[in-house]
Amino acid sequence: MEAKAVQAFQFSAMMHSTKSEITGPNDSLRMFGGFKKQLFVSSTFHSPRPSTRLQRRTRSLVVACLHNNIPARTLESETFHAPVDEKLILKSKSQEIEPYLNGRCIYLVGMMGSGKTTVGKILSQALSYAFFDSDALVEEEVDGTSVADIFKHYGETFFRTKETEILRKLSMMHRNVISTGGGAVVRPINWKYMHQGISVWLDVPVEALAQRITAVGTDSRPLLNNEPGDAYTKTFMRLSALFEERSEAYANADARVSLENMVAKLGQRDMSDLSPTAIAMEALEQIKGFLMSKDGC
Ligand SMILES: Nc1ncnc2c1ncn2[C@@H]1O[C@H](COP(=O)(O)OP(=O)(O)O)[C@@H](O)[C@H]1O
Ligand SMILES: O=C(O)C1=C[C@@H](OP(=O)(O)O)[C@@H](O)[C@H](O)C1
Repeated sequence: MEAKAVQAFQFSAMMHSTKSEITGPNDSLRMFGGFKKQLFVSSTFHSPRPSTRLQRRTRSLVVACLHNNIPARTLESETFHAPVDEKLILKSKSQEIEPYLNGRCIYLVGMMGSGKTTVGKILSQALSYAFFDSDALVEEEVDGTSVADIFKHYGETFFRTKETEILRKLSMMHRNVISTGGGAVVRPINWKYMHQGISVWLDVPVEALAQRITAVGTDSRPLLNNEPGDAYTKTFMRLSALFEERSEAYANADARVSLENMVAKLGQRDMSDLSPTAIAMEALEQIKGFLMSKDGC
């Protein structure tokens, strides 16, 4: 069975289960039929359905890259290959921290293009957690309709209601890394759900976001699609306005990964030198800091 289909099946099984079935940190493992399947879910998957976001983004990315000669660094998540030693360090850091998580889910929050999906998949693999993308789960809920089409045909409020419902259901699970939609932070009710786990804000400067998103195209991101002007400028302007509105809400997260701080700390020249694996390691470092301050471990 395709991994995406397994993921959809497992989530819908969870959707139809009652709350009383979910009682302890290992329940999502039990529900998901064991460890092997969970690793399978965590691994990169390709959807059998051509309308899903990942495939659309990958396809438009390949076209955009061919067109604009974009460096490989900006390629879609599954094309990042971390050096073996970087992967080993991440694995060992994950093993150090995982017992202290106690099965709590990790919610990645941040602006569109901040790397929640890319980093989330890497983090889930390192922790042997399952990975869920809340946008993809909303799409599944609406019969495979893309986020862009949900916005177009049903409106943003409909999408936000579905998103909240997905977060509510995920909040009853354990051992998941969840990539949330960029706007999930604006509804206080969503924080009630996300605070069941540990939330991490991927804080990426708007210039870098605009570069990444321009490279892959804005088709799958409806909130960026109505402005006139050249692709980079309109994306930058819209993202700047959204960030202005949302920065306080992102700051509700338990931990923050600042790419600017990472560049300074690691003595890198450029933000584009920070690999998703290095960012996943920093996320674990910040989670550790949060756990130490909160749980005193
Ligand atoms: N560390 C990184 N360096 C360069 N490009 C990245 C990095 N992380 C993600 N990207 C690229 O940015 C785009 C958006 O990433 P994605 O993970 O989909 O973000 P989000 O889920 O937050 O919207 C993708 O094309 C991805 O390949
Ligand atoms: O910022 C936002 O409001 C949105 C971000 C998108 O998710 P990503 O952050 O995964 O692109 C998606 O949920 C929808 O297009 C709205």
